Amino acid sequence: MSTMWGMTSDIAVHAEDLTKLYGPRRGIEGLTLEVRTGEVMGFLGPNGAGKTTTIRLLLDFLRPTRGRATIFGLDPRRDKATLHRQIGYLPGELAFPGRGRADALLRFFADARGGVPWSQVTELADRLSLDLSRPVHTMSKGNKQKVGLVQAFMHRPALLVLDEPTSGLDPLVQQEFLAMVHDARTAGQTVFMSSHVLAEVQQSADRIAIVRDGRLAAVERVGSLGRRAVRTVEIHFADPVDAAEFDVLPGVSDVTISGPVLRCTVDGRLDPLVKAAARHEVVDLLSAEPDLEETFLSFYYHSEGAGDAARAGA
Ligand SMILES: Nc1ncnc2c1ncn2[C@@H]1O[C@H](COP(=O)(O)OP(=O)(O)OP(=O)(O)O)[C@@H](O)[C@H]1O
Repeated sequence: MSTMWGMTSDIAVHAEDLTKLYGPRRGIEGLTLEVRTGEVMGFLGPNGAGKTTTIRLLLDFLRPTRGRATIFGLDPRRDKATLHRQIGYLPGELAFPGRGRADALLRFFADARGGVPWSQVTELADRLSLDLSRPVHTMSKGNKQKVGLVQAFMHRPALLVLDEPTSGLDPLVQQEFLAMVHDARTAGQTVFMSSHVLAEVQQSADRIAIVRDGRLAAVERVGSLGRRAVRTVEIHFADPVDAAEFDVLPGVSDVTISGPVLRCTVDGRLDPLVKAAARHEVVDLLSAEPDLEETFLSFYYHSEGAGDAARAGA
């Protein structure tokens, strides 16, 4: 529960059957989802999956065809004024007006939010290596994105809604952004951020919701995805081994042998493979870092009923 901002709901975002149809086209359909207060939720899906549509519905920039959403238990339309200062929003498509400098634009946002201490703005600008003296219209896409991030974070809102926040940022700045998300979470803020790259939210999200073709495909804790980690393993033996001995092991698949080297994929525990390998002389063993994307695909596309379990709200 968040009381720091006067928000007392355990649920920061609640969507119930949220649907937006664009004529015969589906923006998002039947989305039922909860983001708990204080968690970081990654909202993932390929381009065109419905992420931006969902975010715009949640913030009442779009009206749903059916269904509803609440933010901290409040109605985004009726309670717009109350919610305004509690939400930091980074749009997917940034368009800043005028030809002014970044600091002038951010002062405008600070005033619009009832006065934000300027030190909070400069601190964020420093973290992101953003030069506030530059006119925004002359900035690169990445620097404009930094201005967008500063305006979203500057008033330390209870809820951050970020549409593709790392778009255009170089890897170092991306890391700093993820550190900002981590700090926000530590401070009790809730973060809902979209991305089309799973690895990007792996470090910072508590849970991940996946949309495909305008529908929610899964909601999963990042930790439980990790426990089902799929690894590629390579074992170098002193002498050639027989594939038949290994491809029967639980969780082991795609076994290939080339001379004394065995390569395979392991879904879950490494123990059966390690014990079987130990019957031979092992020269070397390499296990590749589990990749969340691979894990996810394995979890949802090869595992029966996983989608149902996820929809039940993992
Ligand atoms: N104003 C609109 N009119 C008609 N169709 C739209 C409109 N906005 C979005 N769509 C369609 O709705 C679907 C979902 O789009 P949306 O922008 O929400 O996806 P997204 O997941 O945010 O993708 P991206 O990462 O490419 O922004 C797409 O098929 C898109 O073409």
